[in-house]
Amino acid sequence: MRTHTLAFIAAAAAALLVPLAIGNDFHLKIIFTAGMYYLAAAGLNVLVGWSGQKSLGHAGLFAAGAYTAALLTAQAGWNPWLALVAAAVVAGLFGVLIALPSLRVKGPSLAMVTIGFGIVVEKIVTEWQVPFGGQQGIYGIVPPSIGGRMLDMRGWAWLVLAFALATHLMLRTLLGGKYGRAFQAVQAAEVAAESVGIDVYRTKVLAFVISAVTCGVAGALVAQQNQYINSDFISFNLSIFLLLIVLFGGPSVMGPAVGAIALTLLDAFLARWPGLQHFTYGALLLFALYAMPQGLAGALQRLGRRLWPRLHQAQPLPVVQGEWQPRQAPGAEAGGVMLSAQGLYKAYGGVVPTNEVSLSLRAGHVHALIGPNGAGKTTLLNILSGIVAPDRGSIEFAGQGIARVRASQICRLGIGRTFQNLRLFAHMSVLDNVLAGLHPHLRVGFWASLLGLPSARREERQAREEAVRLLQFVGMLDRAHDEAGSLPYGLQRRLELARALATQPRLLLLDEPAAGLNPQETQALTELIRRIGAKGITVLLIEHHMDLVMAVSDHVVVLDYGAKIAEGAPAAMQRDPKVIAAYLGVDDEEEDGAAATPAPAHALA
Ligand SMILES: Nc1ncnc2c1ncn2[C@@H]1O[C@H](COP(=O)(O)OP(=O)(O)OP(=O)(O)O)[C@@H](O)[C@H]1O
Repeated sequence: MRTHTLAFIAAAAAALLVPLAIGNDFHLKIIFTAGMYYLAAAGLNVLVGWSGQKSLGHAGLFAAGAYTAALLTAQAGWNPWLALVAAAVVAGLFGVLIALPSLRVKGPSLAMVTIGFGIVVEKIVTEWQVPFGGQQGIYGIVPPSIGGRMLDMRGWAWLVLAFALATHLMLRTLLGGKYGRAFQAVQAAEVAAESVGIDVYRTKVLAFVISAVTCGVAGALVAQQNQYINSDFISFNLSIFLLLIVLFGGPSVMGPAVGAIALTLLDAFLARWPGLQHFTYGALLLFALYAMPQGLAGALQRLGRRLWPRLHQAQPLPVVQGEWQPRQAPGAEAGGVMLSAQGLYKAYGGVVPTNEVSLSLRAGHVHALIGPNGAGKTTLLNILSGIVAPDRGSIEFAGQGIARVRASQICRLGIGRTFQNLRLFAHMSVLDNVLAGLHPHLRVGFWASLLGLPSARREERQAREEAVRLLQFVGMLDRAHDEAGSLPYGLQRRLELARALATQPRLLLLDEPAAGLNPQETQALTELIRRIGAKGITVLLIEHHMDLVMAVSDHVVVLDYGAKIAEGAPAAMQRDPKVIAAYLGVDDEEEDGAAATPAPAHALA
């Protein structure tokens, strides 16, 4: 049995037994408060710890839940359980609202926007007599009852613990699958996430909504338990405190639980010395950020791993039969035109890295894109993969115009890519990086993943098998559980290639795959590209290593100053005077001379 399962059973047993053993309402209230903080922080952790979106305005979402439950029960006469559901829905809608700025701004700017949201909500509920009751707040909130009986403090402790355990189980399942990997990928490298078919916008919105729903439910429970709510509950301090729980607990699934328990106990302890509270929280925040980047839960996990290494072994890899095979049909008959670009143009101010470029890529061929530094090769690749939108021109791929289609959508259509400057999901394992590449082919939906339905478990099992096959294909299976960022450079490059292959591309774009590799690694890469080509995958690679270009490519396109200056068979390109002139920096007048005495082939190397 895995450690987490054991820990969960122990926590569930404690959750049942502890309120039984406690007769004192004050202590039961502490349990209620810890459970409520856990609920709010568990969703916030998905947003902050997993997706990397900082929010300092979650008190506003707490308020959305609390006031919805308050207004619906005290003024509209709703059933309290239904009001609780409505609170989750309304908070979720507010989550969508505050997610919108995250699609445009990041980091500190996003934090400022969320602070603004929190303050606006606080002001509204303080100032508006109707319907929020101004500073007096709302009385007469109806709490839920079970079997016609009102809950006493022990009942509330049990109720909130039941919510907390259910939330924990669901989030654990969700974060262990494709959604968890998508959140982490967005945090690690948004452009790379898009390039493997993850819709960054939707992923961010989902993270905001999850955090809003759990925060809203926490707010509603507080309002119903107190049977009263006013703006004192909705202060900026609450937003800070929730963030502190997440940062102090750490980003693991257990983090918010550890953080909520530790900080609720500390809060209760420090209640006698209110002056000390803020000072202590500030110090704790600094301590957590500097000394425990993985939070208290991370530190405890490290300790557990050292004390009981056998309990912390990674899930064994599935045993698979057969070699990895591409799933996608070629998309065009071998030798037929797979991608056709016409008149592509892109300018950055006065710099024109893509100047009226047209090109055709043939199915099943390996194409090379060469040219001197700054010729516009990467920009062209970015345009073809949807990372950069051209100012004008058209691209047709598999019968569809893709010139202004988003990168994630282009990936789903069958174009995969790697990056010149590596963009791995550095803190994820090698296996998870490849699984992230499989994202566009995992069909299971949000609810099936959240509830851990058999369809989700089956698909995850199949995805792991596919990832193992792919790691075998690129010769990295022995590294499956290593952190991607800890691999030697050559293996990181190969992992990026494996991640791109996982998206099942019909066309694979490789941006300088041999950059930084030693001769042995370059030789191994040459071999790998040949094997990829032999599987019928069309390749377009940018490369400065001419030996590699000559060894693998069927067709070479040459760019200089953003324009296509030549294309043809590799050997012909090596002899082409215009190409030689571009590489040697020969100006127009000298070009004729260069044509008379072609440079030797190695001049392009
Ligand atoms: N986002 C941008 N903003 C401004 N200029 C840019 C941008 N992207 C590329 N450029 C400019 O466009 C030109 C072509 O860049 P690009 O990276 O496409 O060339 P490259 O052929 O891939 O070069 P290298 O071989 O050095 O990687 C360069 O002068 C570069 O500075």
